Amino acid sequence: MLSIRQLSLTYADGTQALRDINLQLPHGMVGLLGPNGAGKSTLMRTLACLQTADKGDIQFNDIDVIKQPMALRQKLGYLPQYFGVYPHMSCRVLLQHMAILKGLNDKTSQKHQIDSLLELTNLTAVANKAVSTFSGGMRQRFGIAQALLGDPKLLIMDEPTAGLDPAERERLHSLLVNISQEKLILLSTHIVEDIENLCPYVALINEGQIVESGAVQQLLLPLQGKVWQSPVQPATQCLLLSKGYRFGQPLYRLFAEQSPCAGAIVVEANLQDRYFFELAHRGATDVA
Ligand SMILES: Nc1ncnc2c1ncn2[C@@H]1O[C@H](COP(=O)(O)OP(=O)(O)OP(=O)(O)O)[C@@H](O)[C@H]1O
Repeated sequence: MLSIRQLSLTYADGTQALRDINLQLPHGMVGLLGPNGAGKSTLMRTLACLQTADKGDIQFNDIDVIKQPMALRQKLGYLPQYFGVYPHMSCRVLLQHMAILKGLNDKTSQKHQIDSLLELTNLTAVANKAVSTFSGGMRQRFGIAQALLGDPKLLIMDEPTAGLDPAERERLHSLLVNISQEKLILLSTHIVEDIENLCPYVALINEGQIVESGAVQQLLLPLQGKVWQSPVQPATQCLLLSKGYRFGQPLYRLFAEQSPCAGAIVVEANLQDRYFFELAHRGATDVA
């Protein structure tokens, strides 16, 4: 269990990136969903002890994260949004280098662990190639391999699927599901679909505040039977959740107690509806 209480962080230029964050996160896959600039990376870096909060407490199982950052680091795997690699270092050598930094000094167990992580991330065949020559998907899989060194109990992943093609995204999803046993995996993204596919639990963040959190199914309940899809924007008052397109034709998703216009059909509510519903209530999208 990861418990965050009253966490706040303001950058030197006065940007209030985290405002009184309170969260109780269970084990398994947890999604952190929010628009650009919501504070996802700031929260991730603060949880990973790479930034210091101005105020608040973080507890991971029996570790007081603010007071015992070294104890947390031994249980932590972190995949940052962007990471650089040494230009000529092979995948295996880079993993060896990172294993030493993580304190995995015993050569035999280090080799055993690196071999199994290469296997798990499907990188065995390219273990001797320079990581700088890897494609985006291979690089992300390398990022996961390095994050998994030392068998961390808390895995923090900042936008792990950004820039991946559908096949690589799918591969990454099954990898994450396979490793999610007995770990807390906190995954940040603005791709709602990633969270729907992977996470039973989600926290929605906007402007540095948690606007909603809970089991995904529970969060959708209040919207069921009230989300309508229509090819035209109704003239009556109702909440516009989103305007998308299908085959180049507009498609409106609306929140209304009753049918908002002729031709509107009731559809199953999804996490994207809930996400836009929350943003709309905070004035970030239009109300039709
Ligand atoms: N080093 C910094 N100094 C000042 N402001 C910062 C700094 N880093 C981030 N910010 C600001 O803090 C806020 C939160 O940024 P953050 O990167 O945490 O958001 P995010 O949700 O991860 O965004 P994205 O999805 O675009 O990566 C934004 O307003 C951002 O401009």
